Amino acid sequence: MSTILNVMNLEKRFGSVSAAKNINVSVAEREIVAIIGTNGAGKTTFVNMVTGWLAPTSGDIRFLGTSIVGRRPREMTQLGLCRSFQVPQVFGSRSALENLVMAAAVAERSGLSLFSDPFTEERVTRCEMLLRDFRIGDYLHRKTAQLPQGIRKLLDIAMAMIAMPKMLLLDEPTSGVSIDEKLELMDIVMGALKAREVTVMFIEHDMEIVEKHAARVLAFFEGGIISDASPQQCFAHPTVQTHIVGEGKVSARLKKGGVQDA
Ligand SMILES: Nc1ncnc2c1ncn2[C@@H]1O[C@H](COP(=O)(O)OP(=O)(O)OP(=O)(O)O)[C@@H](O)[C@H]1O
Repeated sequence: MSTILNVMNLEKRFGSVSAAKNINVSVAEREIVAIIGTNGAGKTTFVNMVTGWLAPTSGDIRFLGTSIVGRRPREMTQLGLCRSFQVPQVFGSRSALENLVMAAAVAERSGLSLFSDPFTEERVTRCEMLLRDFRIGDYLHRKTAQLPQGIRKLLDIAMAMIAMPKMLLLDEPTSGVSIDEKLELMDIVMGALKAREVTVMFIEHDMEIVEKHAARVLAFFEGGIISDASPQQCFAHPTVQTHIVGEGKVSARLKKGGVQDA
């Protein structure tokens, strides 16, 4: 598989705070990579830099071989690199379908001008199909403000997917969702993304979800990556166990994994 994302010597400082330190990551097409770490470890800062929401202090980010440092989020979307947010970015007064149709119109660069109706039959049909793939077909015409958090999260990810990205970064897709619902939510998301052969990086605090869906895990700690390995190897790393997973919370099976420093 060829490389889709290459991050080199990435640094981000906020005054005296070093939010990203010497980050080096290469991701192959269609890889599913989880990002774990304590609060404030630099996970969102990393995602923000890769998706153009934050300028790095130094270093380079290459997407499909082209440097993307300095490009805006909109340009990233056009290149095929999209993201979702911890807090779903949806219009609460609009229905799920209306939100997705407007996202589709923006993604297609036809805009939302006064002179063009975004609700074309073809676009509406395509959006309905995508919403059904994300199992929110029953909520098409409900105002998003009235929808459960899990459904809003699914809608936010569907809105990122309507641009048909090659790579998608998910910032805590299961945050704010109950323990009972988050496993099913992630099964739906990953099923839809894998079917479209999208490369995925997702930030996640639930290690069961990480183990189930990621072949590879990046563990962030104090702005740096301390482990880049399989879930088993990553969870066995002493600093990951102590500070991220929590000693005792790792299953006996996972504890058998080897330790590998990044
Ligand atoms: N805009 C900002 N200005 C100043 N400091 C910031 C800014 N954004 C992030 N930081 C700091 O950078 C560090 C990394 O923050 P970041 O949000 O990336 O962590 P995180 O791993 O995503 O945490 P969480 O799991 O809580 O979302 C923290 O010390 C944070 O306070």
